[in-house]
Amino acid sequence: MSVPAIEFRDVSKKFNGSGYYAVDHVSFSVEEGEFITILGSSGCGKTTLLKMVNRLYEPEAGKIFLFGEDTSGLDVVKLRRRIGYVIQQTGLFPHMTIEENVATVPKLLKWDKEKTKERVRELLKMVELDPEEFCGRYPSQLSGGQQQRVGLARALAVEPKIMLLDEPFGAVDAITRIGLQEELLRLHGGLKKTFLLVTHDIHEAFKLGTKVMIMNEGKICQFDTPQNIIRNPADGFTAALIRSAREQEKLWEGYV
Ligand SMILES: Nc1ncnc2c1ncn2[C@@H]1O[C@H](COP(=O)(O)OP(=O)(O)OP(=O)(O)O)[C@@H](O)[C@H]1O
Repeated sequence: MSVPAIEFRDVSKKFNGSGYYAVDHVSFSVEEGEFITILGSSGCGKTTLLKMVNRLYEPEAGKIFLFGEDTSGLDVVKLRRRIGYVIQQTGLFPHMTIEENVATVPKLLKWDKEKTKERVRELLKMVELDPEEFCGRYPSQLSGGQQQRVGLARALAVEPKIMLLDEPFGAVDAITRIGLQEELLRLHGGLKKTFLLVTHDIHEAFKLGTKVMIMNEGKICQFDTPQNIIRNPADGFTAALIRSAREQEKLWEGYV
């Protein structure tokens, strides 16, 4: 078997002054090209787990490997440039145009100006924004969904092998969200990258994930394909999640 893209070995994180583990002795591995969705109740440790991959948080115990390399020994700035990171608040720089925002990392890497310009245009087209229309605008002149697309384009700029996405579509309406989900599936399929996406939305998790990670109280309850989880929930928490999604579906049945 090939080296996993991401591997956690007995990783724990406890914040200063806290009496419990935000992430509690977690081990798993992710093969290259998988689209992992992470689902769980509020405060169960999803964001903390994600932020340990690019070392925004350091684990208290355990080891994290990316393509077989122990991340604790790597230069943190170089590590982060190799990993795409998309968050709900987009993190776009308000005083920079869309073109400048997407070009942030290529500029840091001192790419040639023409190459950067071309790449920015290609990326904006990839996320279905017309470069002619959007390059010169500022983030505040874009809708929430368009800003999310720019955030995605920026994260993809230097072709990271790993993409971390933390509730990227949390702040957009349901229709825009479905459009962005389709976009993400298309990008993932075409790019063969490894995606790790945190969500609160069970439908999003099961629709997008090649595997779904269910978390509760800092631990992984189940990590498997959507089909296997639906057919064989590993514990009461996972079974309750599936039941709640089915209950929501029932709401519509009376109206069709
Ligand atoms: N910087 C921090 N300092 C102290 N405690 C923190 C910090 N960040 C998170 N925590 C705590 O760690 C636990 C896990 O938080 P985390 O943000 O990882 O959860 P989450 O599953 O992403 O939650 P949500 O779905 O609500 O965003 C929570 O109890 C939270 O209060």
